[in-house]
Amino acid sequence: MKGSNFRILKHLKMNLLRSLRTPGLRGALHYTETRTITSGTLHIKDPLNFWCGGRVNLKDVKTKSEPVYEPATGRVLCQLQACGAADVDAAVGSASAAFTVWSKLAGMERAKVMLEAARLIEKRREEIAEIEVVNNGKSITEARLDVDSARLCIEYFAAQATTLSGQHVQLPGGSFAYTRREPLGVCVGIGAWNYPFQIVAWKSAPAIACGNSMVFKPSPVTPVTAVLLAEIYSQAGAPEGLFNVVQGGQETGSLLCHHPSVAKISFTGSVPTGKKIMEMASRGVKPVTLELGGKSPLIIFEDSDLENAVRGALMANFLSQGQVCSNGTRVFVQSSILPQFLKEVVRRTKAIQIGDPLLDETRMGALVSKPHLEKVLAYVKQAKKEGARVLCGGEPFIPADSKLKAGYYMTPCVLDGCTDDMTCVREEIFGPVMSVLSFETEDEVLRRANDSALGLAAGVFTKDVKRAHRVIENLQAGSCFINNYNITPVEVPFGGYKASGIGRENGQVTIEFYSQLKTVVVEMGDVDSLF
Ligand SMILES: NC(=O)c1ccc[n+]([C@@H]2O[C@H](COP(=O)([O-])OP(=O)(O)OC[C@H]3O[C@@H](n4cnc5c(N)ncnc54)[C@H](O)[C@@H]3O)[C@@H](O)[C@H]2O)c1
Ligand SMILES: C[N+](C)(C)CCCC=O
Repeated sequence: MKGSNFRILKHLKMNLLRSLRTPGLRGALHYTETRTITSGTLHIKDPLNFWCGGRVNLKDVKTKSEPVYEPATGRVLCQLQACGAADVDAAVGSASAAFTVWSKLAGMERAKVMLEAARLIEKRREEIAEIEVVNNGKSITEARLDVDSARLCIEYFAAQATTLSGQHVQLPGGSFAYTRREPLGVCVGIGAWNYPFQIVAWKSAPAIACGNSMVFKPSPVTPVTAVLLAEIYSQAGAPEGLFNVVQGGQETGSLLCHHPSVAKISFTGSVPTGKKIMEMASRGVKPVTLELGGKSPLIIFEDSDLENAVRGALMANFLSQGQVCSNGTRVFVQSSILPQFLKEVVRRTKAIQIGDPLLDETRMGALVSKPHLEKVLAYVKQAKKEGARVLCGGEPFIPADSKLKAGYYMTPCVLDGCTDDMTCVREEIFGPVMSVLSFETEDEVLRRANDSALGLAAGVFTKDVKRAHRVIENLQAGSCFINNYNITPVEVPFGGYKASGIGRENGQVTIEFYSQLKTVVVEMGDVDSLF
């Protein structure tokens, strides 16, 4: 772990330069690499749990296994065995042991391991992205961007690790105080299925940068790529047990939350589960980060650049088959431009290429599971019943390629004539369904946009700079966009207002959610006792 500071600094600089060369979205659309996996061919046999520096076969073979599916084909990809109390205990024990070593390292030493992990991710970019596609169903183009986001996050927090510091405060009589920014201990990460690799990186990078260790539980629907990150950290020189993966669903998650050696819980998932996590954490007075659901507004004023507004609305609704927490699914359009907007948005939505997510030309892959597809289709049916007009999509889709016929596809849907009381406007659908609402004035649209218990994200399209900032100031949301949508650079905080969450991921502020401050008062004179 020792090495000259000069070498580490050079490494940091090289990685910064490399990250600056990362293709943006436009670059990624034309990115092609040698394909190693095709849909319907991957079988995963290796154990998916990881602690004490390696993959672990569960001892209790009686535990019932659950199938994990490939959404593109509907085929079983692997079997998942849930970790029980003894397994969770072993993983937390492994993380506790690593914490004693890792927390004592200098920031530069931690950064070195993290930058090596980032380098390995870049090297394995295509392989990780392909495996993510097979397990999640999203298009390869998006999966590559997710892998890039994971890598950039680790690079960003490697740099943060080198800058962690406290304060020095001068006190009367030559006495002084100082603060130390210290890690919390073993952190638990619990992830959702929509951005499996990105979520595990967004949680582990700030945690380990601050000197914590982590036990991560992915969603049982997408258990595969978190283990790849565990192997990468290990190969990068992390001490055994620094980053561990346990598999399972709510029982395993709840064992982790209640474990007495766990210091913090960082959760990404639905609002109902987030509430349960907070309740469990409260019993041990453990801090939580909660990244929960949304029903975010996107407001398009009549003076917008219409071409950009339409592109923004598509980015706000159809990434990852619409399964994105921050999606702007309530699209408020000023009535004077509604007809042009609808014409263009429908034309472009109909042109979205649905199909094999491992093909470069595909823009929309499969939804994550059959029950989830059915749930989304039921929302479209309900919207029709409540009076919304389906302008396009909202139907099951069967690709021409016969190996994909049992996959979970649907056509992206645009709903017009929506009103604020409709189910499709009030509830998070988490699928490719855009609800369009008409508005007249700024005051009116602000009131309607804020009429939600959720507050994850919001967006506004207008050429009027003053209006843009005024509207954003009055929107109750944590992650806001002006003249774009769903752009989440790792250098800026991401998270929600209201029931959409607590705490932030990414950006400098996240350091505060994975560390604690120790104040040390130093007396330089005599003790002035009152007794
Ligand atoms: N704000 C964000 O950053 C963000 C990002 C992605 C997804 N999400 C949200 O996630 C939701 C979709 O994901 P999901 O369906 O996987 O969510 P979910 O709440 O069903 O599950 C999330 C995770 O929690 C685990 N879990 C479930 N019950 C638990 C319990 N009682 N104790 C401990 N763990 C438990 C699950 O196994 C899974 O790993 C959507 O609402 C979406 O908006 C939010
Ligand atoms: C990178 N996105 C697309 C904004 C997704 C953030 C995580 C939410 O599901």
